[in-house]
Amino acid sequence: MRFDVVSIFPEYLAPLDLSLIGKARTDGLLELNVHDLRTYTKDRHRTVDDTPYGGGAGMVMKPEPWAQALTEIAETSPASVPERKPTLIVPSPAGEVFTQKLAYELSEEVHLVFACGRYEGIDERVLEWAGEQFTVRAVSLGDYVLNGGEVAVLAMVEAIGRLVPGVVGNPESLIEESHSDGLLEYPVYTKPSSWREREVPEVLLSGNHGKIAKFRREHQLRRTATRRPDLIDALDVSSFSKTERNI
Ligand SMILES: Nc1cc(-c2cccs2)n[nH]1
Repeated sequence: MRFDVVSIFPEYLAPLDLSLIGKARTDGLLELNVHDLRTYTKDRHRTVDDTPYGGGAGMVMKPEPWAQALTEIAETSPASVPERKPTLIVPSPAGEVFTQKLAYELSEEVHLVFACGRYEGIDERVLEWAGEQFTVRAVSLGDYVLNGGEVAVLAMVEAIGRLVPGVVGNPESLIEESHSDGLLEYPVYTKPSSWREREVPEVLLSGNHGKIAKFRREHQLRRTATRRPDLIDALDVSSFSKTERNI
């Protein structure tokens, strides 16, 4: 999979050179190109913003540098073929919420392009214009406001990139994660079995895999019911045992 990111702070994306995503890039499983939006300006001051029509505080990102950058990326896209377009993701507090389900959906794409807005946002006409060459999606990390899209892109590239086959060493570790089955993950423990007078739950030392699975499932349900009751409502409980339904 290929990622392209456009930002006025390209150095913000440097953490994607590290760890799992960095290794996947070295191994050729992922490609990541970061573009400085100012490269696509034409004036001496490399201007990317201006005052908002209609007044109001702050500045708005000018459309033309974005059009120049996105056109160059689309022209080199492996997804720019008949019946297919690269996906342009615009992080925004006004977007659809990014979830594990959306991460899986996007991990199937060939080419994802991210536009990191700053200031009060990008001129809306850019998102309309980009619809010709891209499938455009405004995506929110959650109901809070960041100063720019870069932090959201770091999170999304990691969440999506790790789902690409081969990126995570043991694909089994993707199965029992939070949200993979609609529930939060169960609590985990390691050595020592006794630590500061706190013991690891006995069942986990028993070697009885049936009991261990039951313990873990019950703790997933309990943790989800306590911390994210909203997820419980969305569950299909038809496959739940009587005990599980009463947790
Ligand atoms: N979820 C979310 C996204 C954002 C921003 C994206 C770009 C500027 S601010 N804030 N919160």
